[in-house]
Amino acid sequence: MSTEVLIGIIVGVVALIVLIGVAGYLVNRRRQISISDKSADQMEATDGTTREVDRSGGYQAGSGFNFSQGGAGSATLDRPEPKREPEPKPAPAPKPEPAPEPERDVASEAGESPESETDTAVVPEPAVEPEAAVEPEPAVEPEPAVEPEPAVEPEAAVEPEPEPVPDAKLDEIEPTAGRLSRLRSRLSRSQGAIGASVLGLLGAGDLDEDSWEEIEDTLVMADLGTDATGAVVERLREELAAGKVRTADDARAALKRILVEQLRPELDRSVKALPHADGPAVVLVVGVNGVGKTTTTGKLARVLVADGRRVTLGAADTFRAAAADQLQTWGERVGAGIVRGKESADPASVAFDAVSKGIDDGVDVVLIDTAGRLHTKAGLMDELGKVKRVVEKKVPVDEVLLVLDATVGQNGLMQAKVFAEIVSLTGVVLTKLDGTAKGGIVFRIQEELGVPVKLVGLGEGADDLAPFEPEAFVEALL
Ligand SMILES: Nc1nc2c(ncn2[C@@H]2O[C@H](COP(=O)(O)OP(=O)(O)OP(=O)(O)O)[C@@H](O)[C@H]2O)c(=O)[nH]1
Repeated sequence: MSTEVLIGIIVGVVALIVLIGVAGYLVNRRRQISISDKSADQMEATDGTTREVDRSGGYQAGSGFNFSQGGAGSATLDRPEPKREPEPKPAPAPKPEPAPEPERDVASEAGESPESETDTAVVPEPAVEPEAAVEPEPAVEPEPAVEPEPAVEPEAAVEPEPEPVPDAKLDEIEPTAGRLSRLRSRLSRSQGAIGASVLGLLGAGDLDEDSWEEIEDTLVMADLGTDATGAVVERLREELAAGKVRTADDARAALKRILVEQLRPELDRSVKALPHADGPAVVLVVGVNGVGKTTTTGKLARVLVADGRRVTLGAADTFRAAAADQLQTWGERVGAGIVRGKESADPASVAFDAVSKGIDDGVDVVLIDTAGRLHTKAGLMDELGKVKRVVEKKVPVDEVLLVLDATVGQNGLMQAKVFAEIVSLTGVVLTKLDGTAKGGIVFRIQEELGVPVKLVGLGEGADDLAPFEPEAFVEALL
């Protein structure tokens, strides 16, 4: 074979490879949903221009979720970049001695020897898609306002990072906006109760006392609780007495307005998951066994990553071995790193290591899944308090989300009260709303706990998590 022919073949093969690469890249980009808020994905460069910063490993989606920052810190996207080494200085100014090693505190609180700290393992974030190449060069990052985390921050508690899994396939995500509207069909069993019954009675014109009682019963049956029911009926009576309800449409509008008011739409339902200038946001996910904590943590990570955030998961549910596996699978699917402990490892130690890792990696948020606790077991509940205290040695906990199963009704409220005594709750995630005819539990939870329902679980699917919006919720109920 002549040299020309050989060269011709090589050139042809190279051209084919380039063509396949470009085509694959374009197809991959087209598959992704990208309707996210650009401002969150742009970063001010030192030259004053803005450039895209893909913090999600090419995994994007719009956000119907509202994330905000907890505490008094100031969230900035130009804080020190992940894993940035301190500037090499020829003659560094003497630095104050670092604080005592935090792990020791954890170990002593846990009553464990320091050796037990090796119980946690860091699972690397899955390899990212080609877009990862747009990550900014550390050298052009704006100078951080604060010193990077001291290099003395101990890594002893984590095992050496295993090699990243090559070509890990990240999930795609459904658009997050408008998810609550899907609740309408899922809550169809409730619609019969509140919608048909109450509206039927109201639309019938003048109501006698029996009819009012029937309305009350219907609302109580839908788990609204006596207080909320009393308030709703009183307001309805006022509207009817004032002659404001003449048609079925008037009745619907009045009932909707009153129910929405009762849900206190003014409450801040944003999830405090935006980073601080000096560290990640920390979200603790708590609740009793089987309510959906791990699933909710995974779903939330998915939404955050899709919103352009870098996430570390802490599998502090060391009580149930499968929970860490479950969370790890979520992490791999969405591109979030995970720190997990061995079975029966101290949950506080795992949580601490997860936060330490999150700080070292410069992630935006650390989500910590805790073990399901039987609320009657005081020792186990104390352990949860310890998880929070230990994490707070590193950074404040911004959000403590109590996960409640909507299908358990009254019992869920009792659980909630016990949790509220141990850790101050900042929000509620109400799961399994798809499986209950009693959507009215939302009213009681807010009323009795004084904290807003922030998120709702609408099914077992990865995208079946929605922000709670009073209007859309009531619309779905009626
Ligand atoms: N239908 C429905 N099922 C859900 C929802 N959220 C979670 N689940 C299911 O509830 C079951 C328990 O969920 P987990 O996330 O394992 O619960 P957990 O609270 O972490 O449980 P423990 O680890 O035992 O404490 C799983 O089968 C989930 O798929 C939801 O919104 N709707």
